[in-house]
Amino acid sequence: MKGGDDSEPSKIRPGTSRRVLAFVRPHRKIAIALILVTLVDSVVIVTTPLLLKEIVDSGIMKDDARLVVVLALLVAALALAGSVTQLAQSALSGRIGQGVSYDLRVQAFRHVQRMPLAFFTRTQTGALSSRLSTDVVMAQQALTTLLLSATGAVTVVLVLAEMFYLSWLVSLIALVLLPLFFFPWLYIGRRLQAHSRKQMELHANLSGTIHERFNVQGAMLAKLFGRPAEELADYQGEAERVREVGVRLTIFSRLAFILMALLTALTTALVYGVGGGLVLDGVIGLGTLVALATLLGRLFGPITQLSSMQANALTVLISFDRIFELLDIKPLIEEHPDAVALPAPSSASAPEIRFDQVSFAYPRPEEVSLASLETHSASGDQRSKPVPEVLHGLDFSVAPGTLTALVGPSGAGKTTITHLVSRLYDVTSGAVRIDGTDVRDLTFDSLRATVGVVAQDAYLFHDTIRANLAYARPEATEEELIEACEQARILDLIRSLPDGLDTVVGDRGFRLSGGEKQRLAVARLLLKAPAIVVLDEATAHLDSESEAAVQRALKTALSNRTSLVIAHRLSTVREADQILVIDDGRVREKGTHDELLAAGGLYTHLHNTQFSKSETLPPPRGNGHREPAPPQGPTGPRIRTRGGAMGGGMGPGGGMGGGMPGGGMGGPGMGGGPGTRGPRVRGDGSP
Ligand SMILES: Nc1ncnc2c1ncn2[C@@H]1O[C@H](COP(=O)(O)OP(=O)(O)OP(=O)(O)O)[C@@H](O)[C@H]1O
Repeated sequence: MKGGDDSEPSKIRPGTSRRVLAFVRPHRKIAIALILVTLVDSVVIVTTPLLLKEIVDSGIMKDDARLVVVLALLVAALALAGSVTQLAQSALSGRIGQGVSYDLRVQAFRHVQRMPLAFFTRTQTGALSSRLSTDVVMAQQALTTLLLSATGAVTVVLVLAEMFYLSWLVSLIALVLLPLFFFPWLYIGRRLQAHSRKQMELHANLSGTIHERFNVQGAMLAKLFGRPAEELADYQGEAERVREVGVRLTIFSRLAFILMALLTALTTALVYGVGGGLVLDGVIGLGTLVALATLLGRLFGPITQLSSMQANALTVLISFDRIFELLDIKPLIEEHPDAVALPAPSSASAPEIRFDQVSFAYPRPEEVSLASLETHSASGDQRSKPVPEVLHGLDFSVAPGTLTALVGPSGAGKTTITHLVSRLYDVTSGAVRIDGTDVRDLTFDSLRATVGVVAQDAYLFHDTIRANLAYARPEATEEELIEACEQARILDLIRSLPDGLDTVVGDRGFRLSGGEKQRLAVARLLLKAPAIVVLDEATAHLDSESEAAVQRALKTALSNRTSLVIAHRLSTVREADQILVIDDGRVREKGTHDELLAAGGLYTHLHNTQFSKSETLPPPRGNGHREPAPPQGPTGPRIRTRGGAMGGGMGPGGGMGGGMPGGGMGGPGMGGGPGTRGPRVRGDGSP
């Protein structure tokens, strides 16, 4: 539930200050403007008491009413100028702070975008979002305050210089009380820093909990398995800590202000007490006393800021360092500098996929993520421990335009194999090639355009159906969107919605069923029109009606494409040009359904335990489009399933063909029956 942030030690790595300066450097022109404005402001601050002195000494004492009015007007003008310079100071320091935080934010976002999937599988979203938001805000706030404190130093120096110039004796007396207050200030400043940092962390934890528990899946899990009373108690505990820290923060901020006001009042009393005597003795003039008292009022504010400068500087360094830590994780999967683009997919030729002696081990945690971003991170030793290989020396091809089905026990490595084609992970040894080119030598854009993936549980953004579809191809026209939806057998449903394509879907929008979501994902895939389709078939959560609709949608999607499908249905394996039986990261058997069944090996076992349980597709109805009855084609051996007898090839009502003209899952080379399939690949373990 909590990120590792709480326990994060506040050590700053060497070189951090240099890197922070590199972020400030692009804003140096604004920094110069800030220094100039500060100088003007300081001049205003020190000039005003001098004018007051003249009003008293040369105006009031010498009965010069005109001088009094002129000088008073001048004081008013300076007050106005002072307001403008102070506003400018805040605007300029804010611009630098916000500018730096903008750069930091954008750089961090770009970096996280480049992270491999492995990073996201390990990282807790709440911790990452806190790193990208809370730490950036913290860095910006501390930097802005630091800049303002630094400008305050100029004021302090000028005010003190003027005070000593006016009366060194009164100035010394005025500063007598300062040490008494300085240390409490220092303490309060540090507490304020620590508490505000703690408050941000606690807020991040609270929002992480809310994010995790109150998204749709989390809420459902909590309802089904959760212990509401205990969870509420946990949450109350965290909220209590937020409350306590918040109260302390309020008290310490007020205390800092009260201390400053008290010091100013006490010092003013002291200055008037001692200075008044000096005036009576004729050592200093009355005007000088008034000027000194006025200067005092401008002295302690900047001194308070200066006292928190060190703590601010530390916060800047810590916050930046936490973001730098994220920026320093090297993206494991990067585009090769000499990467080439695959030719744009043409309808005439689909590419070949080849696995060349591929072995693979998932990356070690330390290679892909930060312990502090993981929910329950392993110890340092475990993070660097080598992880066991999950795929061993895979060697197979998927011929152009054919369908290869991956079957095998749970945990055998099927999903991992599909991840390697789209470079969600890179092989440990060997190579995955598309039309002979190693996928690691392809540009990301071209690989993305070539390989389309439909996951089992299709993810939709909380946005309109139109936006979700256009994500695959933003330039798609309305006609293309409609055509894709029609081919994916989802158009009727979309038309039945009140806002049609503009209906908002996703977690907080219109709830689509599992089958509807997959058909929408298929429509997204069709818009993208990739030459290779990687598909994880939806499993049992589809009812037979939506399953039929999904199957027909997929049939269109896979047609004329090279496809690698994690098969969960008998209909798919029966129609596959090649079945790879994966077991313990190896290809145990390879061949067609009939060949493998005849061999009586692992496939036969799987068939009897898994696939023969899958239902025969019912005839289409509901939202799906009714297809004309297929021609009677040649049929293979008949297999009895729970759904009854089905044609071995593409017989009526049987398998994937489900009544499609020409039968078959794909287009040419995949339909019909024996003799019309694409090339077969036979290899190790084949019967
Ligand atoms: N991100 C990961 N990090 C480390 N190991 C992983 C990761 N994902 C999967 N594995 C491991 O790799 C092996 C293969 O998993 P994979 O998901 O590819 O199997 P599968 O055949 O698709 O299983 P299923 O049919 O249950 O989905 C398993 O032992 C699994 O525990």
